[in-house]
Amino acid sequence: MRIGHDVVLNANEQKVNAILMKYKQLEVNRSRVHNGEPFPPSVNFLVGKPLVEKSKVFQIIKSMPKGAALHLHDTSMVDLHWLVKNVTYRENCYMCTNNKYFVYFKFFPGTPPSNPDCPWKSVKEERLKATNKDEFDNLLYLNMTLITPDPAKAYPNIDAVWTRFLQTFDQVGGLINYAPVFVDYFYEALTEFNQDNVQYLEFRGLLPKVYQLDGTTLGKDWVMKTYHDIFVKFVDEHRHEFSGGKVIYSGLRIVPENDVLSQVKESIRFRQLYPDHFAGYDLVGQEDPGKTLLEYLDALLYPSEQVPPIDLPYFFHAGETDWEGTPTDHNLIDAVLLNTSRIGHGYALDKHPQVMKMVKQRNIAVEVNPISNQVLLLVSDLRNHPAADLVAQDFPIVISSDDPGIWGARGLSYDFYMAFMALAGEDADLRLLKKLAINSIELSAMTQVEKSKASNLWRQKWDAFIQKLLHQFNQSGGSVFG
Ligand SMILES: O=c1[nH]cnc2c1ncn2[C@@H]1O[C@H](CO)[C@@H](O)[C@H]1O
Repeated sequence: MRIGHDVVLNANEQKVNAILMKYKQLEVNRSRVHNGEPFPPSVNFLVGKPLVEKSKVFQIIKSMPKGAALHLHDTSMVDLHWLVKNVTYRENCYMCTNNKYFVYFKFFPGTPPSNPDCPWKSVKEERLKATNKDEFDNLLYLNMTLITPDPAKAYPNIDAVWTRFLQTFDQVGGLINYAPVFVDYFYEALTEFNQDNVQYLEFRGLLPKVYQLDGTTLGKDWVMKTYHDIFVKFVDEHRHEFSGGKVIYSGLRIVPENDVLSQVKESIRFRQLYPDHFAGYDLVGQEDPGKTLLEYLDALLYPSEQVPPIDLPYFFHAGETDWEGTPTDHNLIDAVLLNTSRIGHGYALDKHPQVMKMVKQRNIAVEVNPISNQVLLLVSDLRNHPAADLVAQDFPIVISSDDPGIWGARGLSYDFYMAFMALAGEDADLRLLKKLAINSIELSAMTQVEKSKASNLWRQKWDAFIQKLLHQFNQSGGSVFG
């Protein structure tokens, strides 16, 4: 049975459902007729975003309280327009353009050091020289995202898109990893997800080195304390909207095993220091060429082999590949054997029926990121995504947005829309959306007390959402949003 089959809608919810389904059907029909409008989930998001934004279903999903976003990465959570319009306007910001026309940034107190391959120039002066400031800003924006008019041509295969994808992290890194920006960036991330009607979030963080203007750097302890302080401040200021979040420390799956062991030990320490804002450990980076969980086995077993055993939850990325019978999809098996709390992506899961069975039995959440899979795994039509099967079989899945900033998205709504229109059937309705929101809170790393707080908050907002939509519908004489 499909996700949400057990959700019962009250009278008001049924009315809202009827409106929602009317729009869904209209949009599906418009794309179904011969030569009809392009169907957004079958168009790569890098070019299809304007199609999504035209949708009334999308407008409704935007205003819907979506619960928790559980699969995000530290430096790709924020809309890149913010980096351009806010951060690159700050004092001491410099840019350089390499021989392939990619732009990098960094803050310097005075004249920047010489950098022959990519000479530093003041962003302020370059902007003044430009004929049109907005055009200049838009070029900076496009330069840092994966947006391109012809994705298939620009990124002919997965390795090509990953090379470009990792480069964008380096491009934005010089801006984000500057201490004053780092603080504001995280606050902005919480702001954007809150504005998108998300009540809680968990993200993978590399806990990177953060630099100051004098060249000195701040380490992991400063970074964790900063996340903690900003979570506390933001929740304090948005008590009736946002309930909090947690960090999942993540190593890159290319480092030597000894590094993973130190990171595991640091995770144990951070979990003791910040029980409210630290969830556990993961390994990230392109999975196919990366090291396997098995190669890190001794380090990953460290907590459970202590006397008495130490509890360190894992949230492994696993099976983010379109291959089968490779060490990458076998990560799925090891993730489950290592007692992972959730699986990041799990794209190859349907090729492993035994693992699938265990995932369902143990209620291990599968974190599905539809747009990420379109962009980074080259999934051409999301109706053919393997998670359609997980939805049809009521698997514990959650929908997240992975790296929204990098593909020009914002918050969680774009991915929720893709899931609703394509991973779920044409007739899947409000019950599915409601269940996905409930799942996200249930399958988060929150304690029972935190869950009940978050779910109360979500429920209040949900009731208000239903009321508001009905009101708008009645006011407009039977149509939503004019
Ligand atoms: O979809 C993904 N799969 C695996 N790793 C990812 C994905 N998105 C981002 N990162 C990794 O997260 C780091 C930033 O925290 C990036 O360096 C990237 O390697």
